[in-house]
Amino acid sequence: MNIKSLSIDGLLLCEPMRHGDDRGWFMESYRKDALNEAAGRTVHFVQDNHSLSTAVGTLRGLHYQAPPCAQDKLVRCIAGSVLDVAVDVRRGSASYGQWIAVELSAQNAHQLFVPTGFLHGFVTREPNSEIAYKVSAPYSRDHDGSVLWKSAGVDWDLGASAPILSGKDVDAPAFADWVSPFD
Ligand SMILES: Cc1cn([C@H]2C[C@H](O)[C@@H](COP(=O)(O)OP(=O)(O)O[C@H]3O[C@@H](C)C(=O)[C@@H](O)[C@H]3O)O2)c(=O)[nH]c1=O
Repeated sequence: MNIKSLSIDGLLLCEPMRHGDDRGWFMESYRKDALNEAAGRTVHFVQDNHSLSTAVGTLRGLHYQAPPCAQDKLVRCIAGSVLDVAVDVRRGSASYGQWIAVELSAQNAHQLFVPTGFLHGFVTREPNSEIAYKVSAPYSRDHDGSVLWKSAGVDWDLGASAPILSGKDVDAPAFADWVSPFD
């Protein structure tokens, strides 16, 4: 497992090593010890999530759970491919409002570690893309939040196409009107 820091402090890209043979391949998809060492702290995952998005251009985001239910996330794509996005919303952060986007695909097996204090979202680039991710706090409907996908300056690489969104994400507040709950 190769884990490298990205340009925004706290974000990590995990690149599992695949061992190929005549049968196919094997990889370690999660190493608690390696992730904790790279993160510089202990991350306690308590829930695994898995979603399927059937159409290309399905966009889920930009999401967060507010404290005290904030979630670290370790995100991977297990079918198809997505552009995965994280936006720094840690108040007082030197990189507040900055974002990164990485391609996660079943083929590249890369994983994005998104710590608490970031908005997270993705847009699918292939039909029937599936995302699997670990989170460090259980789902709480009362702490679940969304910020309007197009209001934070993220380049979703959508061209002229409009994304497919949930009702919650269509109605989400704009970044400029939203107050981050992350100190
Ligand atoms: C996230 C979540 C949703 N649900 C339910 C609520 C709702 O009825 C249904 C669909 O929920 P959503 O529309 O919020 O699903 P989705 O838009 O896929 O939300 C996810 O998006 C990505 C980008 C994230 O980062 C995740 O943390 C999460 O917010 O599933 C759970 O039961 N547990 C959960 O952990």
